[in-house]
Amino acid sequence: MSAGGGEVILRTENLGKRFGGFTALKGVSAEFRAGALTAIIGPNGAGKSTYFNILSGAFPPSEGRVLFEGRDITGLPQHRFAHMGIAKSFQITNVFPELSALENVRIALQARVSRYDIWRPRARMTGLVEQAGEILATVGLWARRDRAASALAHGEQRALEIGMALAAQPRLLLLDEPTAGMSPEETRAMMELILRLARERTVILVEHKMKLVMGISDRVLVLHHGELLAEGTPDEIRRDETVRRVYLGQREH
Ligand SMILES: Nc1ncnc2c1ncn2[C@@H]1O[C@H](COP(=O)(O)OP(=O)(O)OP(=O)(O)O)[C@@H](O)[C@H]1O
Repeated sequence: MSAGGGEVILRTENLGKRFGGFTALKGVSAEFRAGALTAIIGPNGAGKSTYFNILSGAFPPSEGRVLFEGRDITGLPQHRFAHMGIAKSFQITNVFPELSALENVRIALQARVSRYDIWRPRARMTGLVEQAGEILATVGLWARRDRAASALAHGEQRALEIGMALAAQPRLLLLDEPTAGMSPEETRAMMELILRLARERTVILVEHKMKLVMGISDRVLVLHHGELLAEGTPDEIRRDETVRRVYLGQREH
């Protein structure tokens, strides 16, 4: 686990989101530290996805601001996020199912460089294959590099999507329910991967299952009814009476 005591890399100020007359998010002010692994948790309908979607630029807030490395990025178009160093998984639509794991990551890398130099010499392309291999090793898919993305197991596909997000060399990696639909073994492998990734970059993840993130996170944010209910270390959150009350009566996660 990283120390989690770095500079503030991302900050939200009084963030709110309304869908028609319904308030999904209200007055959420929070700071995310560089190098830390921060989990956003909360019961069903707490506003986690809404918050995540604003952080990742999927849609703008109704009010408030998002600051990344001190810059106001509120409402910027999503493609600008990757350039600034923010990547999110899972963008499943970016995966080419019939292409191999290696080719998928190579294409993600190419998309990053070709914008600047579409006539890149072949030798440089070889470099991309090497880099793609390194990324696959990082996400635990080196042995599966030649397998078509569609032939990978569910957990492996999600690891591939993370690999593709890493191609942009993000300083901030955003993960939305990374273990959704996974078996216990796949979940364990994904948690280990997230921990490894968090050693080298800032990671923010949204997770429905509270127990899962308590063991790996540096900081935890708890949302409830669209508001920030609590923020702290996993230990502080575990001891927090209000959080306990909110989760009380819910099925154990
Ligand atoms: N596009 C939308 N239009 C209308 N209401 C929405 C929309 N998106 C979300 N909501 C509502 O906003 C509230 C918060 O939803 P959100 O998906 O952010 O919660 P969540 O914490 O991610 O929940 P879950 O754990 O179930 O995914 C919910 O009541 C939801 O019905």
